[in-house]
Amino acid sequence: MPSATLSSVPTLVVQRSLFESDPAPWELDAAERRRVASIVLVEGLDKPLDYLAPDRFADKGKPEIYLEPGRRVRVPLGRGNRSVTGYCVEVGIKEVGSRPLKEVLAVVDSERLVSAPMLRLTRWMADYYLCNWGQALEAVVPAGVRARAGTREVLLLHVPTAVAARISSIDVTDTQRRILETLAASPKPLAIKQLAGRAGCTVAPINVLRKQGLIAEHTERVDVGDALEHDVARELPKQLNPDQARAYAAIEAALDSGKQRTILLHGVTGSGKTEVYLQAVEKVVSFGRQAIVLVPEISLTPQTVRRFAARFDRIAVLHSHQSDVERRRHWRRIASGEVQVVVGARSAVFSPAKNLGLIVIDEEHEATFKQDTAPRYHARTVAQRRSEDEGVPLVLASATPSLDAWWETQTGQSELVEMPRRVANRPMPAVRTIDLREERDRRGPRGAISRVLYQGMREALSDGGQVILLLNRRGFSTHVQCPRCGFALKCPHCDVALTFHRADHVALCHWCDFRAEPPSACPDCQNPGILYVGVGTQKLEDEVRARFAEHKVLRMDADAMRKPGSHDTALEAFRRGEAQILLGTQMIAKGLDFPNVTLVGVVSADTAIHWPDFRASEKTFQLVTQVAGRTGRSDRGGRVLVQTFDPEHPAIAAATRHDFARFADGELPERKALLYPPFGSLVRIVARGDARDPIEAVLTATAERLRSQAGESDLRITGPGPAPLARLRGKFRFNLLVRSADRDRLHALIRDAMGRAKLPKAVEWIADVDPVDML
Ligand SMILES: Nc1ncnc2c1ncn2[C@@H]1O[C@H](COP(=O)(O)OP(=O)(O)OP(=O)(O)O)[C@@H](O)[C@H]1O
Ligand SMILES: [Zn+2]
Repeated sequence: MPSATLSSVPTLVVQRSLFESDPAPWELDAAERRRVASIVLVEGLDKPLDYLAPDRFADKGKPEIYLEPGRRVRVPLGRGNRSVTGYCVEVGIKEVGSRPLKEVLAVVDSERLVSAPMLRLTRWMADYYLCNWGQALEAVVPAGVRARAGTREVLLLHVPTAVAARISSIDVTDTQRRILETLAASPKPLAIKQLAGRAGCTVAPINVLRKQGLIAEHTERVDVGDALEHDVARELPKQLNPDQARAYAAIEAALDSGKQRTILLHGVTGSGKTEVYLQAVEKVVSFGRQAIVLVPEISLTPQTVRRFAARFDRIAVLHSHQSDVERRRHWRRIASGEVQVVVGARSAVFSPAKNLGLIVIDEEHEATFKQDTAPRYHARTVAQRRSEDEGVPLVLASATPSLDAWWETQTGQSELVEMPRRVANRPMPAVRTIDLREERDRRGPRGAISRVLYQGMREALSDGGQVILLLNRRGFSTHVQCPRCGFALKCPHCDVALTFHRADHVALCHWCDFRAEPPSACPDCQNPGILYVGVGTQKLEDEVRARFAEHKVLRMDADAMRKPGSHDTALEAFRRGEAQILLGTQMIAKGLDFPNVTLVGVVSADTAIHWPDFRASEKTFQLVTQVAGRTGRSDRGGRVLVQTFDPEHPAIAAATRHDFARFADGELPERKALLYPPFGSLVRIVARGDARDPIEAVLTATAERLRSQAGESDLRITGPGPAPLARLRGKFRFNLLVRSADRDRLHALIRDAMGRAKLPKAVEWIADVDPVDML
């Protein structure tokens, strides 16, 4: 009887009401009706705690200390009454028993930070993502807003009324009298420096007056003002082509319906998806409502922002490379209702738009929409929930939709709109694979660029075109290895090979940043011929520079793009034709629209294919299709050359035909057989610690508990076993994969099993719901 077992477990109640338990009879006797605030602590307990809300916090006339849901408070906790911060989630008159409640100490925020819809959303997130409500609340309000970045406390002075009435008769120096007269004449309180300036004196005599009590003072928080200007030329909406018009009509119908609907805009690369949703946003704005547009962090370059700024008067931008001050400024403008469109990365899904009309997620398949620290939310899932809660449409756009979003269109949960053609009837670029197995057998001098690719580059460049080369591996070599004894240089803290970076002359761990001096001979057998094997972007750059000496080359990867703004600088230089060859990691593969690129070369299509990740094929398909889509975007045409050891691989074969449906049709049955998403929900539990045995033991016990609780349900459990990245930053890692077609039940079972486990001190663990990172 699985359901009986389930409901008997108190922690499994998914929708908890805040005041769920009726008071016990003996408490009712002494019951009294009092104002009670429910407080969710930022750290620790998940359950809201009740505190008495003193009357001084109930006065709407004192907005700075008015206690309402969505503001933070300080409350005493535990025996020692340690003062801790929490979020007020409800205030109401409530029967309190004889058990004395503690009082709220202070109201931290002078305004509401979390709106009622956001309180509901965070409560849902805590249930769905198996995290604490406090963690979810903290994710919704940017740190800069919580810390009031960009504001400062200023000391303001005024003359008390009693003093002002008799300034001429007070016994002070002439300077002091002038100070008092100046201050009394000012309609607003003044800061010390302002007053000194106006009275033409130093601060010393002012301070004397303060001491004497002839000048009164108080502090206030003020904004450090700076204006955000997007000085760009206005752009008019484009005339939509028939495919675009159809797509727009579908979104318009959803907007007009006034109901929640999810639309997947699946359009091939270069089909003009952006124009469609820009016009939909224009419509929303024309009703006086707000839109949120989420884009992957990587494409949040000034270029994207300018595109929005050219179409809308008042936009706000939110992403992780902003300072706290900037983020807070944008956030407050959104909250004030002044902003029409919010453009932002993942966390912009929490924008405090009051009158939301539409949410758009561009490149919805991108992994950056998943947060990899608690709460481990996916912006698409959260956006779906928010759009349901607020009754607004959600538009997902991609040339390579996630199978998750795709499957929802196949099961009728969302609507599919296809844009199968490029704008201006441009053909899709022809893609040809280059079989590296044949190349390897035939090749003379070794290098990363095959003869065919080299020829292709030559032709494109001599015709005045530009070339994009993709290699999704940064660094110089991928490992440092001794050909004689097989020794490979590994990170002492992680289970991975070190990557040689020539510019800094270090062997670097890409996971923990461990750095070592690269050895000149094998540390094991002293062979001086140690090799730097495998090609990273740096080695590729060397090869390209050597073989195309007369052309300018730009490299874009995490190492080359460390400085803020370097991304945009590089792309603009390439756009202006200052370089002919752009090479880099996946950051050059997506969203770029350069008409002059007539050749895309994929140096290795296989970098992700053998990853221990059930999405390895999907990621490979997406990457190759997306980068292939960067060419043929003008009348100059374009083609794609893909180097691979496995040209028949279904992901690569489908990508060479720009054929998403074919890829999905091949991949979905495999997912179904193994109950992986989108057919099953997946939770990955990762445990880590200094020793293997206790980690494994905890996961084994958890797996057993899950099995016994699951009864006859379809729960499937893989593991526990070492995680693919079995050691990271010195810690051993094990994981357990649990999946089921019944999501709510899966989450409830895991919440329960983890809640009951006795975790040894030396073991830490997390539950990753709908994981994207499987390493
Ligand atoms: N109706 C139109 N008429 C003329 N040009 C258009 C039209 N719609 C879009 N374009 C142009 O076509 C190009 C491609 O559009 P856009 O970048 O929106 O495509 P996309 O579908 O988002 O592509 P990708 O998925 O590859 O990023 C852009 O330069 C855009 O300005
Ligand atoms: Zn490491």
